Amino acid sequence: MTWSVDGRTIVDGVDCTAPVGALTGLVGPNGSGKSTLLRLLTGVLGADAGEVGFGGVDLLGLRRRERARQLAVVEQDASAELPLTVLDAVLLGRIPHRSLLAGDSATDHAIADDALARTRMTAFADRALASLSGGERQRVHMARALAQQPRLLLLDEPTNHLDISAQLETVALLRELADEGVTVLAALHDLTLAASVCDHVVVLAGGRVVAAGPVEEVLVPEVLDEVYGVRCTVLTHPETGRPVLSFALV
Ligand SMILES: Nc1ncnc2c1ncn2[C@@H]1O[C@H](COP(=O)(O)OP(=O)(O)OP(=O)(O)O)[C@@H](O)[C@H]1O
Repeated sequence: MTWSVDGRTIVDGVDCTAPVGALTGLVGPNGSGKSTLLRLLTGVLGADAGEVGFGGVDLLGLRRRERARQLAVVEQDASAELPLTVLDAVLLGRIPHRSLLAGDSATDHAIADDALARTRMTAFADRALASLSGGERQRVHMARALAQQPRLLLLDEPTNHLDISAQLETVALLRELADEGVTVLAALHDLTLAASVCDHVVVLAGGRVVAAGPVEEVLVPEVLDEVYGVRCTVLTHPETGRPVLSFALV
């Protein structure tokens, strides 16, 4: 995948894999190209070159509606200005699955209710979207993506705006979705959170992949010190056995 603007190559020949049914973290310093890459993968931005293979088809070659049955996106700071209730916003996720003129069916409502429950937003169903806090909105965008019942879920900083318990709930939900077979790719700033929950990590720097693979092989001092210019120490969590990262300035 390659994309340039104003003579500058922002995403530079990125070739990476998100294993099916796994939770893959996309990490990298500010400006390394994470959001741009996600926008290229979803087709919001047209790549200069590249394709996105999923289930044996080129996702970007599919019609928009067909693609939306496979792929859901949770954008960073997605707009919440539409005059919709929370439930209406979540029901938008059902559009790719129903015929063009049909209204919401009982099944659509059941799926939307389930998505609201999984994101702990049931009590907000009738609230105006525009009246929500940043963290509540973030959960609604997640619920809308869940209602879409995607096979591939792309998220840009899904824990932005969330307090620590909401962050943990969100990554636990991503973990659950991956365990249910959804392929999840999430851009994450918090490397400690990524280390605690991801199966696989792709590290971007300067628009290129500098490391990719299982979390224990990639989130290591040799990679992180170089990419972020810090001194990283990796410990092992006494209960989970997962890596715990600690950082210091060099
Ligand atoms: N339309 C554009 N025009 C000019 N520069 C752009 C454009 N889109 C992105 N960039 C630049 O490309 C680089 C990568 O941006 P991107 O938002 O993808 O980074 P990121 O890794 O998501 O950063 P962050 O962690 O800060 O969110 C940045 O330097 C950004 O300024």
